[in-house]
Amino acid sequence: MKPRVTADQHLLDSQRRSEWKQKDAWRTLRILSEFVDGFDTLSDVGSAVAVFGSARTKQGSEGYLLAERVGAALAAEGYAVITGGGPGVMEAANKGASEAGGESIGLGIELPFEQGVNDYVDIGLDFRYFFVRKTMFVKYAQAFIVLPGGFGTMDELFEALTLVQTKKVTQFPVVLMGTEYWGGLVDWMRDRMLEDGMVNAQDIDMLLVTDDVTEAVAHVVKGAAAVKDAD
Ligand SMILES: CC(C)=CCNc1ncnc2c1ncn2[C@@H]1O[C@H](COP(=O)(O)O)[C@@H](O)[C@H]1O
Repeated sequence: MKPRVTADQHLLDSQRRSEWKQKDAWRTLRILSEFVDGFDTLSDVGSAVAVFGSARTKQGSEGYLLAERVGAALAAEGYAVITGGGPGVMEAANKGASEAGGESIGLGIELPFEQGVNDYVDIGLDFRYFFVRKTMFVKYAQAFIVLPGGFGTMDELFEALTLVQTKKVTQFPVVLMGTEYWGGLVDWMRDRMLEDGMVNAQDIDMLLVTDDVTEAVAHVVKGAAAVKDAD
């Protein structure tokens, strides 16, 4: 199948200058409508946690089962689970949440190869623009739980860390699940980023790195309680 040209690709194309004048201004209406749809659909969702991780994690693998357990544990605590709606870790977290009777939400993204949201999404939205979709994750989730993943996962993780660091969001727990996978990155942050003065110790301390689903969810619940106390 030939890859489809996506809306994001058109918008970000730096070659076709002629389109900038004629088409980009109108594209803003489409972008606006994505915000409206997202706000409209998600404004009724209760407390929610976003679960991120690789789109390539195989069904039935250790990582998949871990994400299912995370989804189920969040549902048991009354949290809606928001994912990127795709396969792998996203599907597993949606499955865990949905099968445990929780609210299972998938914010899908238009990609060059057609895919649609996974089968375990109960409330689904499909976005054309990554940046609109990312706003929804941060706005409607009270915390991020991040499982092993690649570039997409890193993007979501570092966006959250930047928003917390710059105080654009406050009291936003970020949990890294998988000490083996994340250990090297966190060590590098301490040994290199921190040593070279690129971040503060508090910036790194905001991360909880664990293998324990119960601890991950307890951390999220504690973060939510802190927000309530501050209100
Ligand atoms: C098999 C494959 C590549 C499917 C792509 N299908 C996808 N569907 C939805 N969200 C995605 C997809 N790929 C990446 N993402 C986004 O990026 C993250 C995963 O990227 P990665 O696999 O770690 O880098 C997810 O949390 C999700 O928000």
